[in-house]
Amino acid sequence: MELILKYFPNLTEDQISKFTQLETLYQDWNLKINVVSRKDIDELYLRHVLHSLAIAKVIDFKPGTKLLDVGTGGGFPGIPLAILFPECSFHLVDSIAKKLKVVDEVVAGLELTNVKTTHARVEETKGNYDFIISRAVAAMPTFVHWVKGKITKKQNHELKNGILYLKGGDLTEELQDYKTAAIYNITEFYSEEFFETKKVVHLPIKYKG
Ligand SMILES: C[S@@+](CC[C@H](N)C(=O)[O-])C[C@H]1O[C@@H](n2cnc3c(N)ncnc32)[C@H](O)[C@@H]1O
Repeated sequence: MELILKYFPNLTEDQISKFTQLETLYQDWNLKINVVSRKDIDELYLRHVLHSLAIAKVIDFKPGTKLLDVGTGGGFPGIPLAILFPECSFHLVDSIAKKLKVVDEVVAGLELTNVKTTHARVEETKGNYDFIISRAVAAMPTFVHWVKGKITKKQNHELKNGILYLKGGDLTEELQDYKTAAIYNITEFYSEEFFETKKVVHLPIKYKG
């Protein structure tokens, strides 16, 4: 929890309580349904919570913002961001039911009223969102194909609605068709070695490609 407060020092008591409870909830559920690897559960705050929250260092979502987390798995990046932005709404989608079972239990345990989940392939869902968030689901061209019809055309002020994707490694080739993509090294925000190769890609809706 200290790790989260190091980078997000202005959390409310309620947010601190939810981030604290998160660890116990995941540890308990992970014993029953393995959604997070053993190593990752031991470093939940670093590898999952803080990593997910890097998106918040790129965009400070305004109240009322609608977000879709594609391929949320055990709830990342959606759950940590839903705690940080209680006035935004989050739709978490995954094609594997047992992972969403854990997410549903965590959402209920934390009383996160701003989160809903759907068990489906994202291509089969309908809806419009200001931002699509994701980590480790598909290469960018496939991902864009899946979600571009779901991003609301109305620009959210200066925030540049679009995709916010947590990615690692060299993205030059993968992003060559997306000239408007902004790539942020997470080491700009956090000093932990774990983030050395990790990035947030912001692809606004008005991209070419
Ligand atoms: C490597 S896991 C990442 C999970 C989570 N985002 C994280 O970073 O911890 C990829 C997830 O994407 C889901 N997924 C892959 N393709 C999908 C699709 N077309 N629609 C919905 N979920 C999908 C898988 O079921 C899996 O849970």
